[in-house]
Amino acid sequence: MSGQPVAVEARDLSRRYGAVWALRDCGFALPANRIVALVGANGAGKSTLLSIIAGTLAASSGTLLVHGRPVARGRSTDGGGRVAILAQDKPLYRDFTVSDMLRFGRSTNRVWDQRRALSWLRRFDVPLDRRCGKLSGGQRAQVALAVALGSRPAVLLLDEPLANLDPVARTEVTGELMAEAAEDDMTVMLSTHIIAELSGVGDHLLLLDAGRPVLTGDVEDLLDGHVRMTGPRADQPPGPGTVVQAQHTERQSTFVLRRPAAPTAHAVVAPGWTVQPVALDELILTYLRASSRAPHEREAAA
Ligand SMILES: Nc1ncnc2c1ncn2[C@@H]1O[C@H](COP(=O)(O)OP(=O)(O)OP(=O)(O)O)[C@@H](O)[C@H]1O
Repeated sequence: MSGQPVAVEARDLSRRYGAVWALRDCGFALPANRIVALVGANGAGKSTLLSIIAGTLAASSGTLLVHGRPVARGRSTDGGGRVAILAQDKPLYRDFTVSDMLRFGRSTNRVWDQRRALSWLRRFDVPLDRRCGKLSGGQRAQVALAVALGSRPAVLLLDEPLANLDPVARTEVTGELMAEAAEDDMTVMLSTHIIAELSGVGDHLLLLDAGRPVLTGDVEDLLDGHVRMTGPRADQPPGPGTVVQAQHTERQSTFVLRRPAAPTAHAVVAPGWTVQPVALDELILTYLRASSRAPHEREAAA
């Protein structure tokens, strides 16, 4: 992250609902102009975090900065930090045509880019004269995305936005969003709990488990930085690194290792051991298993 501009930063950020901590002591910095995949199981705290970033929900404690400015509840930051959120329930008026929705977007946003909204809809063949109530679920998602993009946000928050899209459309949409993010100074944060469908969805990862960040970084660096070593039964792996997970049978041991930041020249593999890369979905599951905490830690005294 060093040297890269930061879009969203959390410092000791917590939020609780009564006795339940939805977010707890979160600290992270997310790079600007990238697609950040916000990943976690149901109830991990993704929607809560997105709502705090959007300024629609207050944190219980801690600080949340968007492009260096604190977010206050009830209003998004101005200037360099405009935030748009596309919530799970995609608010569209069923009787409005798609063109009406764009007019609505123009009248309710201080900044509006009609060309950008229109070109998004054309790219995905969404008919402008059709009422929103008569669109497919996927088309409705595209209209909601077009309205969000038209408001030219610096940070675009998408809460499980791709659920209604088929796999081909999903890949196309994320590809186009990556291009928009790179060309137009926009950071996209996209939440999902579908780990198996994550590949290619984001280039930076923030993994939440029970309200805490358990893994964060550039996807490429995270993949480069981990290996799986399999060999004869052993208490410790034969190479340097931090053990994220160890599994043993009577004769065999398997370790998932986080390699040291500065790897030693060429790691020599001990006889009988194999070293393999770890796929993204496996890596996420490994961290989720490793971080599973006792339930009492997740609950606060009321
Ligand atoms: N309004 C609320 N009142 C009480 N508890 C809440 C409220 N909203 C969320 N929670 C709790 O906070 C935790 C985090 O919820 P949140 O909706 O942020 O998770 P999520 O990761 O977005 O989940 P999902 O993937 O199911 O949408 C959960 O335990 C949830 O039950």
